[in-house]
Amino acid sequence: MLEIRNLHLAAGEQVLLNGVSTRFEPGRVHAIIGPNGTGKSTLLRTVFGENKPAGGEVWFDGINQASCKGSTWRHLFGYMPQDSHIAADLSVLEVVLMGQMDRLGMRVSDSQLTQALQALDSVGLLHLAHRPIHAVSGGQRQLCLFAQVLLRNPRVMLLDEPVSALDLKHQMVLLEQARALTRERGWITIMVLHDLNLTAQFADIILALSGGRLLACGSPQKTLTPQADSGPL
Ligand SMILES: Nc1ncnc2c1ncn2[C@@H]1O[C@H](COP(=O)(O)OP(=O)(O)OP(=O)(O)O)[C@@H](O)[C@H]1O
Repeated sequence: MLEIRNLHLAAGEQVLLNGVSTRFEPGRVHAIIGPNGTGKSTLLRTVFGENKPAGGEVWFDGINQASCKGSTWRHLFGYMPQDSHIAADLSVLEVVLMGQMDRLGMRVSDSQLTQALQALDSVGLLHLAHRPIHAVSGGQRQLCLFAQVLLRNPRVMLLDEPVSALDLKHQMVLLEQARALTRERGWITIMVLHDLNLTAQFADIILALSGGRLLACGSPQKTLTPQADSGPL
């Protein structure tokens, strides 16, 4: 179980997170929704440990983030940021293997290589494994970063707008795979989505953020009401 308690974060005068508390359950897909600039990415980064909260706590299975070594904490996660810089001279396969950077020795083992190729195959990119990352499309790069997250076999998957560059077919491929692995392996998945139809289809729990506050949290039936549709979401 991942739990955030009364998280506060500010940048100068601007309040980014304002007393956010909730629990994230294993085996469930949680979607964070809300308008632009409302703190969704900030929340993911704070859970991952990239932002240090001004107040509040993040716990995973009895471990307090604040008293855990950063590298040990991050080991729990597969984090796919909204924008990520990738060194242009790496191949698609090397980018996927970078997901194992903290676990790779001097040499990539046969089993690591096999798993990386399987992860690429599962997102339909095996045929591009040896192509330089700068020579694939934006959508293919997004799928490659998702494969990188899968290779980590994380306890918690944090996906920030993971389908923003994908066509409809690949949106479904990625989200179906994320949901299946979350269920099968008991991962905790937290993703930021803007499309409310996809959110209703794939999320078990929806968290609606506005102005750094958690406005609503619950099943799609409970949170995606006509009132919410016309409100600040
Ligand atoms: N490092 C920072 N310093 C100052 N302000 C920041 C910083 N990072 C984010 N912000 C501000 O915090 C607010 C929340 O940003 P955040 O990226 O979390 O929003 P979001 O809900 O993910 O938005 P979007 O849907 O556009 O991706 C925004 O107003 C943004 O300008």
